[in-house]
Amino acid sequence: MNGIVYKSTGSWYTVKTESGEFLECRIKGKFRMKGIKSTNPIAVGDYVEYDLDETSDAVTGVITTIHDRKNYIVRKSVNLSKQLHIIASNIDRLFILVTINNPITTTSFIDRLLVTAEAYGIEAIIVFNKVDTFNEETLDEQLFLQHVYTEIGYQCIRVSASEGKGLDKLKDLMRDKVSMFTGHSGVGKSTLVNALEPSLNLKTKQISDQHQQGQHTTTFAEMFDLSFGARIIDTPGIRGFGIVEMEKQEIGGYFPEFFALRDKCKFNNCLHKEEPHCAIKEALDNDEIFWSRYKSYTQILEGDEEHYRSDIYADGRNQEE
Ligand SMILES: Nc1nc2c(ncn2[C@@H]2O[C@H](COP(=O)(O)OP(=O)(O)OP(=O)(O)O)[C@@H](O)[C@H]2O)c(=O)[nH]1
Ligand SMILES: [Zn+2]
Repeated sequence: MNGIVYKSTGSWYTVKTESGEFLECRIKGKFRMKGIKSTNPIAVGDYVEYDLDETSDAVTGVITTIHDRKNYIVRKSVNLSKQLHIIASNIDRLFILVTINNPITTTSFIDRLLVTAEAYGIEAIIVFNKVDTFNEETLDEQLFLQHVYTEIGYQCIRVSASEGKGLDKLKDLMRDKVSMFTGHSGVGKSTLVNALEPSLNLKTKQISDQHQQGQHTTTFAEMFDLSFGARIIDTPGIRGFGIVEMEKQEIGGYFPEFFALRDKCKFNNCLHKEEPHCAIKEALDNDEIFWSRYKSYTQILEGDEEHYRSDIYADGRNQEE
């Protein structure tokens, strides 16, 4: 029998069955995923096969097979074994919430998330929130950013979570898909999800400041069905979108507008830095590539690891398992 994993709490997995019921399952024996050294064999979002567990009094199941993942996001395990922890899998869309001020979302932050999404193979969509607060200046800035990212090929939408504006468009983009939301603290993720589904009340805020100090808190990703035919994966306590290890050579491939020009560079291993006859630098000089994007590219290339991690994880370090 087939099902989808909605929640994982260590040794138990909540599986939604084909008949729409939730079944608590365990796994049998040792699962080994080809090519992945991970601390957890099964993650939220996984498509699995299960049997009913006849040996138990309660109605439970045993997961026997996991189907190939379309993608998955990971974070490093805190023990130094270099193992990865899979946060979630089979994600269709990442919605990146952006505010112009209050808080400021930098292009560098947006670009890092976009690159991460590209590396994971997840479609990213930019959601400009708090449009109700704009004045002339912030509106200009928002429209410029929208222009930048639309040119590159990313879908952009404008919403006001608190006033309920733009939600129909967002729902259309989420329908029949598995979505995740990300963005800085305070951009309005909880407000937006609550506006989409008032009854849901996600626990995105469950960790209070006092618990962040030195306490070992474990939180788990969870998938939710929304009433308009969408699914969302919430990752309380995991502030951000996981990490991805990238070789210098592949980073340019995650900037779609660079990728489109890659064959025009003189050297096929061009890093678009000091090399002669570089199509990306020429495009930059001709204003065909945005400077902010090139700047983000060089930051990622130079491996600003600390900055990268603290950016992506924000204040979530103590919340990792
Ligand atoms: N004016 C305005 N305020 C908003 C809007 N969306 C959210 N806010 C406000 O912004 C603040 C932060 O919103 P949250 O939903 O808590 O933000 P969050 O992204 O979930 O923050 P974290 O839980 O810290 O990650 C709250 O005071 C909201 O009321 C909006 O569209 N317009
Ligand atoms: Zn080049």
